[in-house]
Amino acid sequence: MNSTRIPILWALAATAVAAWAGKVIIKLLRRRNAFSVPIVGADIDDIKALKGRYVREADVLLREGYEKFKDGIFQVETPDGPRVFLPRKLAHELKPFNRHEASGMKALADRHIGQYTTIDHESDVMLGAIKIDLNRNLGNFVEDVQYEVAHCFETQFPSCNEWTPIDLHEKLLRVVAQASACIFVGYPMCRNEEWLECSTKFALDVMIGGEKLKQWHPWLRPIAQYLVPEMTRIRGDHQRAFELLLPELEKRSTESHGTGFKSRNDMIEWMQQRAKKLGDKSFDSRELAKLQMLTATAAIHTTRLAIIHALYDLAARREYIGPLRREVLEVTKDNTSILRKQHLTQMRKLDSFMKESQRHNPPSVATFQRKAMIPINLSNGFHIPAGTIVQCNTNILDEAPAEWGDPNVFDAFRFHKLRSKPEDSNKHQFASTSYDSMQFGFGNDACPGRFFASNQIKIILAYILSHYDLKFEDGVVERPRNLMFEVNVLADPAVKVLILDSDYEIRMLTAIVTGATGITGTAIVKALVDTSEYSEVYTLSRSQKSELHPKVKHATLDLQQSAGEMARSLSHIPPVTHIFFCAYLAHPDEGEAARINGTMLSNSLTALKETGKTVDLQCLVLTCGLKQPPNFYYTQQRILERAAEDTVNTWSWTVTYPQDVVGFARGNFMNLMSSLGLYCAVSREMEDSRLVFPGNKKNYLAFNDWTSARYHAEFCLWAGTAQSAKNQRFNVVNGDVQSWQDLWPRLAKRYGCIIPDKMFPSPDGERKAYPGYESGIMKLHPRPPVAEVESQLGLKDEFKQGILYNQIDLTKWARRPDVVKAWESLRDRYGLEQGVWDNATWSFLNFLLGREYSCVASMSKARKMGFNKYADTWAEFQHTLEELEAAKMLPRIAE
Ligand code: HEM
Repeated sequence: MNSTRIPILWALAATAVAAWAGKVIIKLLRRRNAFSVPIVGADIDDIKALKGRYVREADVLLREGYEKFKDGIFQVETPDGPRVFLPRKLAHELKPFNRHEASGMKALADRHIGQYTTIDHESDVMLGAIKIDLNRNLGNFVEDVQYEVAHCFETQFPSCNEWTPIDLHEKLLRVVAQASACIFVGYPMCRNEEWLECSTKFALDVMIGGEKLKQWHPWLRPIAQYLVPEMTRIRGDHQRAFELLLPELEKRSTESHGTGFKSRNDMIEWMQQRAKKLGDKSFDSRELAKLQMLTATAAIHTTRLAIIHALYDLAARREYIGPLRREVLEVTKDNTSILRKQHLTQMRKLDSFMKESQRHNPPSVATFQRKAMIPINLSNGFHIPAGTIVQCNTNILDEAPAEWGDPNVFDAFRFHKLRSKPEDSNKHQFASTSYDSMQFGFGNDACPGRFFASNQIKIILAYILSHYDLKFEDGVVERPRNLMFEVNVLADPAVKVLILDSDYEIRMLTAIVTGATGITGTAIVKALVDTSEYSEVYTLSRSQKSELHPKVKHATLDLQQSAGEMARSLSHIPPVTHIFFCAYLAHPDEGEAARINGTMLSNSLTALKETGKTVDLQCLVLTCGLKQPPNFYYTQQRILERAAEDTVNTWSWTVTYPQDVVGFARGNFMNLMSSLGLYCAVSREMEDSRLVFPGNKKNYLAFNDWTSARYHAEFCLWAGTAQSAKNQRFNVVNGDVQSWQDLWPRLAKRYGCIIPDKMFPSPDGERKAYPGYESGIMKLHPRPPVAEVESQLGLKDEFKQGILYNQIDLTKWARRPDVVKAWESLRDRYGLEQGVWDNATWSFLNFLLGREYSCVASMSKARKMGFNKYADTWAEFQHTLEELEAAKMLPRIAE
């Protein structure tokens, strides 16, 4: 036998024996560590597979554990041995223990073998600097951070004139690192490339190095640490951090002895001062460098990840971009877009969005972990020996309180809504921790950097929202699934997000259209779909049209249900910027029509509001239906004889109407009745502040009775987007425009409201205000239609003013040949005097304007001429008003 073979064989044999012995020891160790609680996946014998599952899908395993054992304790096989998971409720029992009895930091250090990766370093200097100094100074840094963020985007991001893929992971690492460094080490260190690299790589070296070293048996780790490149780099990182920091510290030291010394008020200074205060003799420049590395490790990657998750959620639900962007612009509008500390608290929707994003994508599914430093006995008899790490199963969404609504859906403004109760206005914030919100941990050792993180994230997201549009690369249709590494939740880095420079314009309007299958609704949906400003249109109706445009999403909704029933059908619809209410029911009894329609409107507004659809509402457009009763009602009911009979004396059968008007209801007041009902209902909603419009300036209401579907739709679009709608608190665009078209030329003159050139002077004498649409404008009399009942309704002063926009220039219109012809035909056929119609319309207008009206004469004249119904209508009209006045219950009848 060759003599060299003998040692090889011996070596092989020795290795085999060592491997066997290792296995036995590991088994013994595992047995020693095993706990007398059930094991999740105990039915699977393959321990290796179980450990693999823990690494790749701890979330699924913990969910299984929850479903199987609910409030019980269970354990999971992990590559580090069995781990005990407590139900969330036991967090209450661990909460009172202080950090020397149950330590979160020690648990984290153990997990990343901190004795080697250097993170097993609990420092009162660092904790004090974060918990006390950083948090105390948070408000002072908003502008500095914002400035640094802007600098970073300007220098690190490409110009994106077209959709450009961005590596969010890489870019945001830089942004967060630089923005944090401006508080941790101040300027100019925060822009020092080497410092930034060192402070960001250190955390990765710790994590990756720790994992690699864990592959080695604990006994071999003291030696193996020199074989793992990241472990070598960790030592290098510390040295480099120290070298980079030294000149800065020396500069500061020199300055502090000179005249005109100015405090830097940053983490370096706070740590130095704390060390002095605590009399910490071991604190020197090396220790400071180490603590800076540790702080950066705790801060940067966690914050970056939260932003990436939020951006993934935003790219997956782009309908939220508009609302959030508008909020940013709204809070900063008086301040040339510069964020101040109060703005961060004012951005409640953004805060809510961040919290909801974090609820679905927490940093870890077990955020409350503690290493027992002393033996601890739990109330259920479970004994935690000293040295054991326990953690809570903190991400079971179903455990959310009932008032949070459906816990499994992504409801971006869930917390915004919850905060709308005055008593809860300071609760449910991104940085709040509670038993129901443990994403930042729980108790005394909950993340002390969360307030800082909240500010950083808001500033960065606000910057992105006001400068970019974003979306996923083609083919990614929904939010990408997160990746798991053990209990840590990671955003999939393979997914590309594309960004596009936004021109600061508020784009992407979204709309809900009720009654979308009706004539008006269909026309409006079509017009919205064709308008590039609108990105999504949600149609609500009892039935669905067969062909839908990709922009259109349908929800089956019966508007005659109660608000509560409707709310259930609305859950999947996001908040919208516009609501076009086009669902009306005709009824031969006008009072009934007013009540039904008022109730439908009121109930659906309540449902929309209570499900959060109105939190971003810019505009509510009420379109008062087409032909209302009685003839339209009968036509709809296919009682055509009755319809014919009812309309025999009206214009509809006799006059060729201009444009595509196909009929005309008997009395001009018919739609007015509905309008009034709706007006009252909405006024009440506004009065009760139940209908929330943002910014308090965009309350807007348009009534229109235009009887042509096409123009109706165009009008409504105009009403929703007109500049006037953006500036006015309350507009009335009324109303029976058809009758305006049918007015006599002299009415326009007599009314004296058309002074376009004076109102909107332009060099060529043409009106410029709203080309193509209305061309007359007048300020309403301070007594609008509901003047008579306004006190009973409790109408607020700001809603008493209004502007009446006319879609047509009456004078021009009256001169049109088709109108003149229509009038002549009517006059010849019925021998009508101009005065009858004139006075009738005049009285309507007078009423609208709240002026004294003297319609009696014209009523009697009308009656004399056989227009009895007309007078009845008037009586009914007054009667209904009285009812409205008395009832005040108008919108609630159906409930
Ligand atoms: C979105 C960003 C952040 C997330 C998600 C996050 C999350 C957490 C979590 C879950 C804990 C454990 C708490 C517990 O066990 O009760 C923690 C602890 C900690 N975090 Fe954060 N953190 C973030 C940002 C920061 C920042 C910016 C800093 C520093 C400025 C920081 C410093 C710390 C420290 C020092 C601890 C240990 C506290 C202790 O044991 O007393 N964190 N963090």
